[in-house]
Order: sequence, then C-alpha cells, then structure tokens
Amino acid sequence: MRSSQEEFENAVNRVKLLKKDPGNEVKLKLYALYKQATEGPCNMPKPGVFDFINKAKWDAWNALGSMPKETARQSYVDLVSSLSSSSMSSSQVKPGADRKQQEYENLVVTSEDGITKIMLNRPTKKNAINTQMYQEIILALKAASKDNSVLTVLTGNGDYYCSGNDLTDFSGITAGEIEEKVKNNLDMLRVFVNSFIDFPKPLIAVVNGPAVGIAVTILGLCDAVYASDRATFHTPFSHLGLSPEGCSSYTFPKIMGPAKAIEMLVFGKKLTAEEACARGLVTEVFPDNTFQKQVWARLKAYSEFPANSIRISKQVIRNMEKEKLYAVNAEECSVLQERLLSNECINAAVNFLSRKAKL
Ligand SMILES: CCCCCCCCCCC/C=C/C(=O)SCCNC(=O)CCNC(=O)[C@H](O)C(C)(C)COP(=O)(O)OP(=O)(O)OC[C@H]1O[C@@H](n2cnc3c(N)ncnc32)[C@H](O)[C@@H]1OP(=O)(O)O
Repeated sequence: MRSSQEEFENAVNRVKLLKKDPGNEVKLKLYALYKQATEGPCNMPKPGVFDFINKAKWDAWNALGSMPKETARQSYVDLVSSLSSSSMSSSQVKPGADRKQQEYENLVVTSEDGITKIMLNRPTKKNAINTQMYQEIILALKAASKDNSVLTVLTGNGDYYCSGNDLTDFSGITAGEIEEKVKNNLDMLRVFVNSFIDFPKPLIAVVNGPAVGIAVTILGLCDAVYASDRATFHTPFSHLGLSPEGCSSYTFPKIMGPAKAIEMLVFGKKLTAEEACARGLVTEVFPDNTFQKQVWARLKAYSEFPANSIRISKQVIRNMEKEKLYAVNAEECSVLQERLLSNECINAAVNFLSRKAKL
C-alpha cells in the first residue's frame, strides 16, 4: 500500500521534470487522474460555460465517473512512465561502457569502478538544493539503487558540499499560493528523505566542504561520512524559524546523545569536521590537500568487496529501523508545515532574500 502511494508521489514529482510539454490533452488527463486519485469522483460544481479552462478540467475529471482511487493512481503512474521514457530517451546516452548516465540539470552522475557518484552541481549557489535538484536526487538514487554499482557516493562540486535548502524557493510567492506551495514541497521532501531511508546499498557522503541544513541532517541516514578538514556542519533551523528534518530529530540524539543533538539542531552550533567526527556524525576526517586522493582510494578498495554481501549486511543493519524512520520523517514534515507558514520563518526567508542576514 505504502509503496504504490510512494510510486504515485514519485510520478507527481517526475511530471515536473518532463523536458517536452506533453500537450493539453495529456495534461487534462493527468489532471483528471490526479484529482480522482487524491479526492475521488468529481465533487466540484460545474463551471460556467465561459470559464473554458476550468470547464475543460471539470469535464476531464467528471468523465472518470466512479473510477476507484487506486485505479486512478495506477493509471497516473503508467501515463507518467510512458511520458518520462519518451521525454528522456534523447538525453539518456553517453558512449562508454562504464560511464552510462542520464543527464541532469543540477547533478553530475557518473559510474566507474563499481561506484556511482552523485555530485551536486550548482557551485555558484554553494550547491543549494532547489526543487528540481530534490527531484533529480530522488531519481538518481532510484537509478543507483538498480544499477550494478557496489557503492553510491554523494558529494559536492566546488568549495561547498551543500548550503542546504534553496532559500529562494520562497521568492515570488503570493499570499494565496503559499499554503499549496508549502504542501507540495513537503510532499516532495518526504519522498526525498524516504529515498535515503530505502536506499539498499552502502551510501557514502564525501563532504568536500561546508554543509548546511538538510545537507547535514541527511548524513544521519548515510552509511559512512568522509569529510575534508575544511568542512563544517551547521543546522541553523532556529535562526530560520524552522525545525529539524531528514530524520535528524531521531538519528542525531541516537548518534551523539540528546544534549549534543540539541546543541546542533536547536541552538545551531556549527561544528568543525573534527568535532563532528568526535560526535560520531562523521566517520573520518582527511586533510583537505589529500582528501580526494585518500577518500577515493579507500572507496575503490571497498568497492572490490563482494557486492551482495555488503548490500545485504547494510540492509541487516538498517532495515530494522525503517518503519520508525518513515514515521519520524512524516512527523517532521508535518511540524515543518506549520513552521514554514510561521512569521518567524517567513521573516528569516525575507531577510535572506534581501541580503540583510548572513548566517
Ligand atoms: C514556500 C516554499 C517553501 C519551500 C521549502 C520547502 C522545503 C522544506 C525544507 C525546509 C528545511 C530546511 C532545510 C535547510 O536546509 S535550512 C538551511 C538553509 N540554508 C541556509 O540557511 C544557508 C544560506 N546561505 C548562507 O548563509 C550563505 O550563502 C553561505 C554561508 C552558505 C555562504 O556564504 P558566502 O558568503 O560564502 O557566499 P554567498 O552568500 O555569496 O553565496 C554565493 C551564492 O550562493 C547563494 N546561496 C548560498 N546558499 C544558498 C541557499 N541556501 N539558498 C539559495 N541561495 C544560496 C547566495 O545567495 C549567493 O548567490 P548570488 O551570487 O546570486 O548572490
């Protein structure tokens, strides 16, 4: 039940990534199936005859009659799959046996020597994660979970690992739109975090520089965290009127004890790599000038272990907690819903946007 709902949520996100406009007829079909899947049979009053757009939408939804929600959800997923495969086929291939990868706007994904590397690639924005990058990471993790690599690595391009959620997500939104935008973003955030919880192989973060916000919290769901001694770890949620996400309200107290977790997640203490290592969030710290060389030599050695053995061992260690983590993720997103609509958060976002505040 949960997985078909998740497939549906993934499909809703994938629609936003379509490179080609599928045309009005398909868009109406998608709209109708989405409404039927989420609300059931059409329950809106019929729009007036001159309200062309809403009437076309109403007609499409109403035409689905009493189709069950589950059937609509499945049809929606099938329709999006057919659209995604035709829309992506042109950008899929890159010649070279081991370097197959789909192209992404904000990621560089490569596969070599049994290691799939997912590199955040918005260096001029310190690799801030915008809506599209969230969706691309979800897709890249899905692809990596099925490819024949042994390990998957998450890292950043440039001087930062990642500056967290893109705060310009808040720009240009009218008061009337904010609730829906927040809801959509939190649905996506929940799917994003679930894709870390569900990831079936060892997932390793190679933290090449400072990490902020969700880029830090998600480390608690990674299986090893290697950091340059230049990296820092900062979760300024209270400065932003926010609350913890990425399951950190559960993983951080477990990793470092509640008092140290609160120091980071509530009081926003920024840690050096050595401090984060002493707290158990980071596995090992390397000098920046030899970081890449040492880490990749280590990963290459690990990738030569028997693939099934290390995948299964990871799952034995992690799977026991999955249900708990899904619940924590859902609860954190629900608390964030209220936070994101609070004046405390909106003022902090406005401050960032007007460049009055630097954390
Ligand atoms: C209504 C819609 C709601 C949608 C939200 C739903 C999603 C829910 C998720 C909520 C949970 C939150 C998770 C988090 O990650 S909280 C943490 C957010 N991140 C930050 O607070 C960091 C903000 N950035 C900074 O403080 C500094 O930029 C930084 C210290 C990272 C670097 O400072 P430095 O002086 O070295 O560099 P610049 O500031 O000049 O940065 C260079 C350019 O990069 C842009 N930048 C950096 N970080 C971000 C960011 N997080 N979001 C957007 N843009 C970012 C910066 O603006 C500069 O851009 P320009 O060159 O264009 O000015």
